[in-house]
Amino acid sequence: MSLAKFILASQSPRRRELLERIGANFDVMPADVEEFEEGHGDPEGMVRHNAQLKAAWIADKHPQRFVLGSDTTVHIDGRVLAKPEDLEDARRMLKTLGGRTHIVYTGFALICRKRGVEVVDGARSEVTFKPLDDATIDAYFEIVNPLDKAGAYGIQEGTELIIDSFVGSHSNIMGLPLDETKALLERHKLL
Ligand SMILES: Cc1cn([C@H]2C[C@H](O)[C@@H](COP(=O)(O)OP(=O)(O)OP(=O)(O)O)O2)c(=O)[nH]c1=O
Repeated sequence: MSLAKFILASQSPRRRELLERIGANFDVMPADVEEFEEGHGDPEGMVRHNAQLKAAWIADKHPQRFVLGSDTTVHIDGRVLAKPEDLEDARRMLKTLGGRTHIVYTGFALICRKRGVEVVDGARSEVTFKPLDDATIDAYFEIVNPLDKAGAYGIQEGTELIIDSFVGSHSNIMGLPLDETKALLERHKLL
């Protein structure tokens, strides 16, 4: 078995799954940071900042290792939809998103203190929802847990119930833009 080449600073099972798809060999250590979520006029800057915070928190504890951090938010009407507080909040979010197009930003950061590497980047996708009534939202909640997902949905689950179409990277909407991340990991010989 080969040794892990970097640390994924995330608790997200989706990010783990995405990285496994490109054959990455990594350890997982979730970062315990205070993320910026609301009242931010620049959502793309916000996710980049949060990704940097997560990677830096682990990198400071493991200065020899490369660390990858990431952050995803949903943006609509000048507002950020982070993870819902409860099912009522999740329902309100899906009603806001229903029948309309919103933006998903993911920021990602790769840091290695020993090598002096700190790269922060991001990707943007657009998702258009089908119109959603209460019965459809109930059916969606039967099959998907919305509480651990930005915007209260996952593009990877129950897709046909809620998603009409999307533009951009599917993996970016799930939590980590794979093409960009793969190129970055290859550049640093981490794949
Ligand atoms: C929009 C969308 C988000 N999500 C998920 C990805 C992220 O896990 C989550 C956004 O929250 P994040 O704060 O980006 O990530 P996290 O708290 O789950 O993990 P960590 O901070 O430890 O890295 O929403 C989906 O799974 N599918 C989607 O379509």
